[in-house]
Amino acid sequence: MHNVVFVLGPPGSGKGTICAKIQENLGYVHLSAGDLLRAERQREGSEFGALIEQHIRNGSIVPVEITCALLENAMNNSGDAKGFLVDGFPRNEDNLQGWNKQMTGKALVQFVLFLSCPVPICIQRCLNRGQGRTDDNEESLKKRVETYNRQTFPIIEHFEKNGLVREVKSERSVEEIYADVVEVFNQAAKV
Ligand SMILES: Nc1ncnc2c1ncn2[C@@H]1O[C@H](COP(=O)(O)OP(=O)(O)OP(=O)(O)O)[C@@H](O)[C@H]1O
Ligand SMILES: Nc1ccn([C@H]2C[C@H](O)[C@@H](COP(=O)(O)O)O2)c(=O)n1
Ligand SMILES: [Mg+2]
Repeated sequence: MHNVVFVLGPPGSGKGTICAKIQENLGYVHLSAGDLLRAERQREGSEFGALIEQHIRNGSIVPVEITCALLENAMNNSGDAKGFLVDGFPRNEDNLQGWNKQMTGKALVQFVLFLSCPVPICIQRCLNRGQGRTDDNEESLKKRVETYNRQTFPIIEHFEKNGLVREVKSERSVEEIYADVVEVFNQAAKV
């Protein structure tokens, strides 16, 4: 059984940055759904490359069968891990239903780490990211934020109702955020 922490928050809220620190220090393996999709888009012979690129540019969500298969493969191919940080997933109802269908009995969701941050700050961070992402432009960001508000936030609310959400405010320095995140993981380890 894989232990899983879902990591959610608006685009640019710092999910990847904080996951890298958790992976470095706390023995969890970081799996970014977006990174896995970008790698699949680049993979020679992939039948999904064009579809993935279309969704990434539109800020819409790739069908769960593709994303969940990439996540499950990555988990199965990782060595020993305390657990997995599943970053940027589940992003909508299709992701959630597909995960439940495919991963029930194979993965245990410990909690959901929610990095909350005002959208204008998130947008500015993405525009300054400088990684050459095809979706870090004003037009794609508008759509990504709309997708987050309409489709992802209701998923966070769903987990909140089940008592699974641990919110950490991410409009702060990485050090301050990470200190609170460590506290969340320490509390989770006690139960
Ligand atoms: N606390 C912070 N303060 C200032 N800048 C930050 C902070 N956290 C991350 N950043 C910067 O903001 C940008 C976005 O961060 P990151 O890639 O971690 O966000 P993300 O939530 O994974 O975004 P996405 O959903 O688009 O993948 C990066 O350039 C990163 O260096
Ligand atoms: N569950 C997911 C995660 C990501 N995507 C696609 C659409 C996103 O806009 C893009 C980038 O993700 P990020 O790196 O910002 O987390 O990847 C998706 O379709 N489904
Ligand atoms: Mg990211």
